[in-house]
Amino acid sequence: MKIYSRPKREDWGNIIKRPVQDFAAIRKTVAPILDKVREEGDQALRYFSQKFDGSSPENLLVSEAEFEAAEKAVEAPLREAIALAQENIAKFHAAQKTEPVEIETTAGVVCSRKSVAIERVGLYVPGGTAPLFSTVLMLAVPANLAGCKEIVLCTPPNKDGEIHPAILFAAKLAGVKKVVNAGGAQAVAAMAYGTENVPSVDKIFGPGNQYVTAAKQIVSQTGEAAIDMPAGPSEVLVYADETCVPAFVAADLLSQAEHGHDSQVVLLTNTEEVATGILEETYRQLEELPRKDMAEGALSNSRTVILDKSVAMDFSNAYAPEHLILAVENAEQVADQVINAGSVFIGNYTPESAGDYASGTNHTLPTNGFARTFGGVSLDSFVKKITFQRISESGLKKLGPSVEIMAEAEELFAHKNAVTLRLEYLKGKK
Ligand SMILES: NC(=O)c1ccc[n+]([C@@H]2O[C@H](COP(=O)([O-])OP(=O)(O)OC[C@H]3O[C@@H](n4cnc5c(N)ncnc54)[C@H](O)[C@@H]3O)[C@@H](O)[C@H]2O)c1
Ligand SMILES: N[C@H](CO)Cc1c[nH]c[nH+]1
Ligand SMILES: [Zn+2]
Repeated sequence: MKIYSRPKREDWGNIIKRPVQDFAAIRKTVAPILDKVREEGDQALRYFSQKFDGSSPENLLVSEAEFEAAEKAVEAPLREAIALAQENIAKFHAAQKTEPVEIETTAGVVCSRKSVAIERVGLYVPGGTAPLFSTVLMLAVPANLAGCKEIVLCTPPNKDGEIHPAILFAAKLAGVKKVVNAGGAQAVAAMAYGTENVPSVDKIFGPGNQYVTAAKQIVSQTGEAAIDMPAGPSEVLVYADETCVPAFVAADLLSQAEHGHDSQVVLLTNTEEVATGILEETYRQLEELPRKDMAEGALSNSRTVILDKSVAMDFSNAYAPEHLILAVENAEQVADQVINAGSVFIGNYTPESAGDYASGTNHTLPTNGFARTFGGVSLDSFVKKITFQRISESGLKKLGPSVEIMAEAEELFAHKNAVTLRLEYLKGKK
């Protein structure tokens, strides 16, 4: 882990750069995959599953018998844990309903806003290096709460051509009926363009590796499907001071490092002593990890930054982490200084893993600095907010003259006329 001791502000730009490959290079790999799926449909899905996942499932759509077998294959403690997570995610997302919004802006002029579900949505659940069944809940629970009519879920098969039973169990629990046994950029293409077995959707959601994320960005650029946000390789910034527990911080850093070689973690502290204690503990814990090679790869991309407390949060906001853990004195007050972050974990007893699985917040979050402009997935991600207005005769008499003046000033006389005609008609009615 590279250490930067009290770097000058003008050098922060280099430190906050992620270790991701440049988009142009990934695009070169991904664009032909998208084209082949567009031209050849399911045949291309099978071809790329064989190429990248080492298996090509005969049936792309999961059958009822497979759902039932999966349910039996998941042990009771895991079923119960998934059910608790689903409950908390549903509670938090249901609380995000903001309607009704209705206000009379001028007497007789009533404006309102209504959330209407996006009809057809595609959910991507990663499965390349780990079967992320928790992601099923993070996407399917809000999709159902929002009222999306058609939900399709894609996830890559393992080497035997199968989907992990917990993914199918979570999908069934969260009310998803159409699960497609295909992942990667090819699955994103299938959801954007449609194939024989995969219906095209209006919006694609979910995290994934650099290929999945690039595929989402490309299909959204061509306007064929909207996307939630770029949610690529996981990352965390832990801001820790003398009040932290070094072993907790080390575990938190490793929890995101173990997602993959291309993940990045950042330790931000105020003194060299705190940094040394945490780093020693991190490398000690690393030795015991089953996914040591993944975490080791990520740590080689990672950074330790030592800065005075007076500027530490400026650095965190410049980095805009997917996850921000505050293991510092007065963490609540420090949290008030957050401007850019996907999700924030406050205090020594709030591990980031809790948000990954079961606290209730959504773990589908912007990475690579996109937290400067995007929030994570929420109930809002699955709806369009449509506005309505209703103007009475007396309302138009009050508001109309202002509209006429403004339309004339913009030299848009048909606009003006749409009001003038009505006002004249009302005069005639008297
Ligand atoms: N930001 C978030 O909200 C969030 C949440 C969960 C997970 N994640 C991230 O999601 C990622 C999951 O990645 P994953 O790899 O485990 O699963 P994945 O399902 O995203 O990707 C696996 C697929 O990538 C494709 N692929 C593999 N090698 C390829 C190549 N050389 N060329 C083209 N395609 C290729 C294959 O089709 C494979 O099925 C991790 O980076 C993890 O950190 C992010
Ligand atoms: N940390 C990931 C988001 O970056 C989500 C996740 C799922 N399972 C474990 N972690
Ligand atoms: Zn995680």
